[in-house]
Amino acid sequence: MRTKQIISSLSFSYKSVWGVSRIGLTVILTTKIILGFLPLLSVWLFENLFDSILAAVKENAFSIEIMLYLAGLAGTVFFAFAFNKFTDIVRSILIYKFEVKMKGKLFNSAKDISYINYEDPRFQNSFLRAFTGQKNIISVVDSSTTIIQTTISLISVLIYLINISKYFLILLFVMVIPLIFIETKYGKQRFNLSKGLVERGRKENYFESLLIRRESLKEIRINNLENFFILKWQTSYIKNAKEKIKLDIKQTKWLFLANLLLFISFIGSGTYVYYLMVNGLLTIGALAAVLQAIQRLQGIVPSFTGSLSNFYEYTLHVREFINFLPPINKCIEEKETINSLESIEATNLTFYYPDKLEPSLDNLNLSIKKGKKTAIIGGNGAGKTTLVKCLTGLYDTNDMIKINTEYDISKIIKKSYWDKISVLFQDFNKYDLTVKENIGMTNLDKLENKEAIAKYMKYTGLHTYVEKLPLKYNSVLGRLFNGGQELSGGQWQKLAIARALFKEGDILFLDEPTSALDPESELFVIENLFEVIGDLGVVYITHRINVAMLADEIILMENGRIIEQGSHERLVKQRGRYFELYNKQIEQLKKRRGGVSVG
Ligand SMILES: Nc1ncnc2c1ncn2[C@@H]1O[C@H](COP(=O)(O)OP(=O)(O)OP(=O)(O)O)[C@@H](O)[C@H]1O
Repeated sequence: MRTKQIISSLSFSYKSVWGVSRIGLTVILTTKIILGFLPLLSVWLFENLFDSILAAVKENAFSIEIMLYLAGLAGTVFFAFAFNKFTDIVRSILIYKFEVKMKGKLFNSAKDISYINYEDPRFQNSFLRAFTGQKNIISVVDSSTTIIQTTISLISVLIYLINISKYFLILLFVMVIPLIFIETKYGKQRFNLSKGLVERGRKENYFESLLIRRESLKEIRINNLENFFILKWQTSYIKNAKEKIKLDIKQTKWLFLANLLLFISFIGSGTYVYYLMVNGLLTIGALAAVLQAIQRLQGIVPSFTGSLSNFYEYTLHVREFINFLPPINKCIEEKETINSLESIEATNLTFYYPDKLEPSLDNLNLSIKKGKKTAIIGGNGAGKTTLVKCLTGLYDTNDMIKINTEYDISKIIKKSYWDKISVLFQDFNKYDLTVKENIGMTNLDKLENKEAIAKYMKYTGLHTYVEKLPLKYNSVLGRLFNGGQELSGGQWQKLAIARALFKEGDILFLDEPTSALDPESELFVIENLFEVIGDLGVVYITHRINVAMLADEIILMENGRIIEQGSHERLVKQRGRYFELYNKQIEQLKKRRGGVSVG
C-alpha cells in the first residue's frame, strides 16, 4: 500500500475517533507521550543513583540523594503502571463509545444497500469485514500512539547513548532494521490471511450455530447428525487455525533470528562499555546506566517494530472499510416520493440472481392494482417468491417495474414505497418480543391501540388464545428469554398475518400465508381476508387452487415464465394447464376434503 493510502487511513481513523471523544483521544496521546520519556528518566536516575552510592561509599557518609534517586526509580515504575492502567480505562470507554457510534452508522448506511447484494456471498464477506473492520480504526490510533511512545523512548535513549559514544548508532541499525523488515512483511501477510479467512470463518460460525441453536438442533438430534456437523466444524476450524499457526511459526523463526541479533548486539555493546570504563572514559554510574539503557532498548525495539507492523496491518483493514463506505452512499439515488399506491406494472420483467446464467424471471408482463385480488400459483422453483421480491422493490429491476404508471420503481424513495405495501414472507420472522410488539411493529404509531391490534388477532383467530396468556398482549413470545411463551408453527403464522395486515398498506403481498394453518383456520382466514382488507389490493402466492380461484386474476408460473393469466372462469374455458390442475383438484376433493397442491 502506498504512503498516500496509509496517510488517508491514518487521518480517517484519527478524525473518526476525534469525532467520538476529543477528551479520550487527547488523554491517550498525552499519556503515551509521557510514557515515552520514562525509559530515559529511569536510565538517568540509574546513572545518578550509582554515582551517588559510589560517592557516599568513598566519603563514608549518608546521602539523601540516594534516597531521592531510589524513590525516583520506584516512582517511574509506579507511574508507568498507573499511566498504563489509566490509558487502558480511557481506551475501553473510547472503544465502547466508538462501537456504538460506528456500528450505528454502519447499520444506518446498510439500510441503503440494495437487498440483492445480500444474495451474494462475496458481498456478505466484504460486509462482514467492514462490520468487524471498524474495530481496526481504534487499532490504527492505538498502534500509532504506541509508535509515538516507543519512538520517543527509542530516540531519547539512543541520544543518551550517542552522547557517550557515537558508535552506539550502529546499535540502531543492527537492532531495528531487521525487525522492521520482518514485521512489515508479516503484517501484510497477516492481513491477506485474515482476508481469506473471512469466508471460512463464516462457515465455522454457521456450523457452530447449527449445533447451538434451538431451531436447528431438533433435526440434528433426531437424525444423529451431531458428529456430522462437529466434523464439518472441526475441519473448518482446524484449517483456519493451521494457516494462522503456519504463518506464526514462519514469522517467529525470523523474529528469533532478529532477537539473536539483539542479544549479540547487547553482548557487543556491553564489552565496548567495559572497554570505555577500563580506559577511564566512563564512570561506574554511567556504565550501569548504559547497560540499563541497552537492556531497555531490547524491550523498546520489538515493541516499536511490532506496533509498526500492527499499524501497517490495521491501515490495510481500514482501507477496506473506507472502500466499503462509498457504494453505500452511492446507492441513494431514488428521487420521487409516493403518497399513495394505485398500481404496480411489470413490463418484460427479467431477473437473474448473482452468478446465475439462467434467469429466475423471464419476460413477465403483469399489472397489480389497488382493489384487485391477484393469486400467483406454480410449482416449486417457478419464480413466485422472486417475483414478489421484485414487485416489492427488494431486488433492483430498473425500468421494468412502474409504480402508479409513471414512476420507475428504481427512481422512487424506497421508504415511501415500503410505507405503502404490507408483506408477509414465506419465511417470516418470529420475534422474541411481546405479542403487542410482534403485531404493532409494522405501524408503530398505533402500537398502543389495543382495539386495532385485537381486530386483526380476532380475524386470525388468535385473540382468545392471547387473552389467556398471563400477560395477555404484553406476554413475551419465544423461548430465548425468561418467561417467554412459545407458539405453534400455525400460531406464529397467524401472528405474522396479523402483523402484515396491521400495517394497512395499499397493497398486501402474502407469500403462502396459510401454509402452516389447519384446514378450518385456512378456510376462515382466506374467506374473510377480502372482507378484512376492504378495497386494498392483495397479491397472494398459494399452492392451493381452491384458494387461488377466489382471486380476480390468477397468474400461473412455470420455469420463471407466466404461462397462463386471467380469471378462474377464463382459465377454465381456456382448457390449458390451469384447467388440468383444477380438474386434479376436483378429483382430489372427491377423495378428501381440503385443498390441492400445485406442482
Ligand atoms: N437467493 C437466491 N440465489 C440464487 N438463486 C435463487 C435464490 N432464490 C431462488 N433462487 C432460484 O430462483 C428460482 C425461483 O425461486 P423462487 O424461490 O422464486 O421459487 P418459488 O416459485 O417461490 O418456489 P417455492 O414454491 O418452492 O417457494 C429457483 O430456481 C431458485 O433456485
